Amino acid sequence: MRRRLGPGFWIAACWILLVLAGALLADLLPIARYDETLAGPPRSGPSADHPFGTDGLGRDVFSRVVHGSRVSLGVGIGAVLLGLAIGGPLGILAGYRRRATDAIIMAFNDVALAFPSLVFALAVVAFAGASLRNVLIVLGVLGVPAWTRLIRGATLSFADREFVLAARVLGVRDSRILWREIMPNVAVPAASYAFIGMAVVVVAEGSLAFLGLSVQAPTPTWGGLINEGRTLMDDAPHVVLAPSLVMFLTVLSFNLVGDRLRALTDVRHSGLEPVRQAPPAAPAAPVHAVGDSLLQVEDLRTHFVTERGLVKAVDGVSFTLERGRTLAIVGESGSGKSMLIRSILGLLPGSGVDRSGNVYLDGDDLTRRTPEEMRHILGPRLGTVFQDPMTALNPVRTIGAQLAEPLRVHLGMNRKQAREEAARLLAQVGIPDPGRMLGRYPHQLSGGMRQRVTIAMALSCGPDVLFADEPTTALDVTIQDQVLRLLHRLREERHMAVVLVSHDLAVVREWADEVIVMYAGKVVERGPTAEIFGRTRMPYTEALLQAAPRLTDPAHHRLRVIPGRPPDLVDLPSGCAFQPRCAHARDRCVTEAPELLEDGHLYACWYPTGSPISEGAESRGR
Ligand SMILES: Nc1ncnc2c1ncn2[C@@H]1O[C@H](COP(=O)(O)OP(=O)(O)OP(=O)(O)O)[C@@H](O)[C@H]1O
Repeated sequence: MRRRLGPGFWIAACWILLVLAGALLADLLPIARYDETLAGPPRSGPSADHPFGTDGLGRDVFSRVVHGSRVSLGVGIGAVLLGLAIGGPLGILAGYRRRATDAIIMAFNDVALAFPSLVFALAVVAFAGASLRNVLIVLGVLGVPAWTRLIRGATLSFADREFVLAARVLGVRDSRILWREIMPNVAVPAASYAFIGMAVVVVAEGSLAFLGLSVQAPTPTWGGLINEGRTLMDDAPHVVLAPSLVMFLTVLSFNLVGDRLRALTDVRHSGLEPVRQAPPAAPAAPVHAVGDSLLQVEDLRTHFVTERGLVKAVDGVSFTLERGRTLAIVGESGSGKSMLIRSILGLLPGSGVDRSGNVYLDGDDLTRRTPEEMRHILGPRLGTVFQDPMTALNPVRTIGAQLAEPLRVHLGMNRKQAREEAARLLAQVGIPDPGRMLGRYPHQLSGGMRQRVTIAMALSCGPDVLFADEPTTALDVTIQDQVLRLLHRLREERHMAVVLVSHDLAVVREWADEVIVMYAGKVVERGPTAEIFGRTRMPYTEALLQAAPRLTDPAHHRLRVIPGRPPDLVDLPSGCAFQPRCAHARDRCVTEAPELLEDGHLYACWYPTGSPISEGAESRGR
């Protein structure tokens, strides 16, 4: 951190502290009084007694500059705090609530931003009277639109991050998410802007003082001192130069500190949509009588209403999953894998999305649960591990604080118990020296360690089903294997079920018991792993297998690519969605969409591939 901020930051921070100390201790310093005339010969240059010289009345310029800093810094700090106090909550509200709240707040804000602020300040101060209070209020209120915009932007970007989604998945309340997850992150850009805002206010106050519209004489202000010295520019330039230089250095320092702090906020974004569940109309679900599966998904559909048309991201997906089993979901990018998981968990945007179908957890229909009820299910019963552990963890909270959160919220543990349990969980996921690890921040851990932490978080309340959305994609190959082994071991120990989304068919083959192959939001092949890999029926699955590299492939072996591009979900081809890319397609595939047929396992194809895909190079080279 010290190195990242650079020496310029520290010099600037020291200067600000020096000016601040001068302002606070001005009356105690062994210097002449700022209003003492003839403290020295008028218009004399810098000397040992008067380091900045004297002005036209023989007053000590150094003392006047030091006392002037009280007004400049006082107005700077006061106006920034006032702007933040009003603009901060408005920005958080707009960024977190979004939609109508955001539109209304930002419409007013944009109008306010379009106002020529300094002219407005001049007019108000001229009308209401030039006093410290009026200047502070006017400059503070004028800063509100910029604060609102900044805090809204920061809130929006952090509300999109996976650690916020992870907190929702753990069933944490909105107010707590705002307070614990978003506010600490927004604090860094806010602190950065506070310094830049102070620079702006100091200049604005200086301008008003120069025009005689700030605090009135005899109280000195930097702008006022520059104004007074104007007439002495020819024979006593130090009277203008001294306050100008101090003001310049202070404004420069504020900007420098603000700018370096801003660099600290340069964090990666996950690209995940913010999620908010609209309250379902139906009352709490009765227990489902049919089927005893742990997780049963029936005809689940998630459709987005977009400007281009209806996007059927998940279109009639059904499956069941038992305890102690791992179900893998595979398919090309955009086939609906992640959306299927989010749809099951009920973590979808509140507007423009239509979810139908049923998700039964031990017979209890989750689609009929209110968001409040889901909070008690997410975390304790359904855990989630995301792709990138860096974005799934809050960068400004310690590992211990993040692990303790679900334990305190859901299991009602006190601070000490939660800490002990957090250490136990870390040990369980194979983290050495868990006690020390609790006090660390995510950036102090390696990628593999971070993913172990997110797994520990997902497991903290003992879920029945663990959803792992590409849990190893962001990790290097050796760590991938360790993490998958860990998931497998934990599944066995805890007798839970795992839903694993993966692009990597070798991983699926090794770790999954059952496989779902998705294409354009639909399940196109489903069955036990051995069946799917050994007796592939759907040409799309076959193409996926042939496109996957294997360690046994000879050197310079050419991988097959799947011809064409994934379909546009708004404008799907007629009949089978895969037919434009399928080598086996015939007329019927264009006119009639195939249903899932059963032959050992389920597949949706009129002309399935008959021969098994062997592991050998000959069959893969066909
Ligand atoms: N908010 C949204 N509005 C409209 N369409 C969306 C929205 N969110 C996702 N989609 C669409 O849903 C489809 C499925 O997305 P999803 O993220 O589930 O794909 P995926 O199979 O997980 O891909 P990847 O492997 O790249 O993560 C995509 O085509 C995407 O364009």
